[in-house]
Amino acid sequence: MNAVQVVENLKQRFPNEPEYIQAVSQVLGTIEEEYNKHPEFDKANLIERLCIPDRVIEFRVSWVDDKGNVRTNMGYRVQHNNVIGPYKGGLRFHQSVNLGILKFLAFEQTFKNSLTTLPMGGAKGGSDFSPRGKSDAEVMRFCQAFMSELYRHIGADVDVPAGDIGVGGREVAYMFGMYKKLTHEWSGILTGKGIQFGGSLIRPEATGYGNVYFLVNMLNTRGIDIKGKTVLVSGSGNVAQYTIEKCIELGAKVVTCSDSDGYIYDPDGITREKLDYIMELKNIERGRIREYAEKYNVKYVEGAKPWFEKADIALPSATQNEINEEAAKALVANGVIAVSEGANMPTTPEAIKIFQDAKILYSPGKAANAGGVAVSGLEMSQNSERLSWSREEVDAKLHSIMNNIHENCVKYGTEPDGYINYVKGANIAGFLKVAKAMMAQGIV
Ligand SMILES: NC(=O)C1=CN([C@@H]2O[C@H](COP(=O)(O)OP(=O)(O)OC[C@H]3O[C@@H](n4cnc5c(N)ncnc54)[C@H](O)[C@@H]3O)[C@@H](O)[C@H]2O)C=CC1
Ligand SMILES: O=C(O)CCC(=O)C(=O)O
Repeated sequence: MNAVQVVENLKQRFPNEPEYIQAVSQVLGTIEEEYNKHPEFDKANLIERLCIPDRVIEFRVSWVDDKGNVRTNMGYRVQHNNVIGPYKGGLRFHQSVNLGILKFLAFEQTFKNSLTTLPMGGAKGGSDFSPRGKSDAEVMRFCQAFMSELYRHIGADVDVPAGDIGVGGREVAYMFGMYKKLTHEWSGILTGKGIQFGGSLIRPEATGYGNVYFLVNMLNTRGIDIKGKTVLVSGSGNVAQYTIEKCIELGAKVVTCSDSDGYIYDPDGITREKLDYIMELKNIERGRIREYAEKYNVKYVEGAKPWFEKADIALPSATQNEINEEAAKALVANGVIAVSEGANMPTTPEAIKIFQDAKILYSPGKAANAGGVAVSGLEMSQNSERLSWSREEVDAKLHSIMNNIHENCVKYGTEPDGYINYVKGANIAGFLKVAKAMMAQGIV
């Protein structure tokens, strides 16, 4: 396999999907050497079969807004690869959603899910519908309309969606209700469900907590304690909130968080009480982060990202490509020691190179944020056995999965000078399991 050639070929076949090409290119660049140790892979053209999704489902979603206008959005499900288990991955509702973005997310999900050690394939879906500014009734009607098409393509042993940007407990519940109505059966076809109807304890917390567990593992490799460290977080949604919660619990000081309008900088750190306010503001009032700055009289920077503030650790938890080369240079110049990705692909390739050249601890999302989908996998297990596990039980399993992913990154990513290349480690470990399963299952 020649990674550059494969990527060039994909670029020509899918010219308008830059994020997909970026994600593929990042993985192929790091697995090329390992892949070429297995001539049987090339003979089976494994790489093209692994990069191109098994199936893409695209549909129109029609719904009625509160004023009686009939609206349309696009709906998608990218079923990327199911060799190691049913398709699994979130749904994103955001105006920026397009096929290329979902293809990148589904591709990444395949490797991430493989790393969790649980039997889950990779998928992603969503819509260019944005819940922002919509009433609960509009969100409900949209979710019902979306599910009225998606339900034919999913199933507890087929494809199990969950949340992502713009899809939280409210949206999952509306979609679940509609699935039940359409099929006349209760089935664990979504994860991130409410605790009263088959959801798992710790699923809301899992991505943020998991990222901090992974970060602590990385810091341990250099004998550094998270306690007392200053942390930059971006985003203020699900992942950001529970990242902040775990950082506070472990004695770190989080000084920023953000939304798509701007960021706040709180030099005293976000306390438990202030985090409760953020949760209320974002999850219930559905307000803007600017209101935090007004309430606590701290700095708010409109239209900017937090990466130019001084800190020890950065935990991007908003969206893709939110740390560019300039931001990475500023982070390194300000003495950052670790960057761990809560979001999917938040760091551009140029920025990754800057972190790696500076030899700072840097972990890609497919390793660091795998805790969310891992606990989704545990939710599926609990649904199958008709049981619910305690908070402590799920948290202990999450912790152990994150430790295991870290160990695998060290195993496959340690370079001759001792530097751990977590990108390489995660990609090779995730890839090998999927590749071996594909080889075993023949050309299908
Ligand atoms: N929810 C989960 O379990 C998992 C989420 N992720 C990733 O974590 C990231 C955040 O997801 P969630 O917290 O679930 O979503 P969310 O919808 O709860 O929060 C998203 C946050 O990012 C901000 N944001 C979104 N688009 C932005 C943009 N273009 N510029 C600046 N800020 C923007 C929003 O204002 C919000 O604060 C995404 O990259 C998602 O793919 C990864 C693994 C699991
Ligand atoms: O919990 C899940 O199935 C999906 C999580 C997700 O979308 C992700 O890991 O990016």
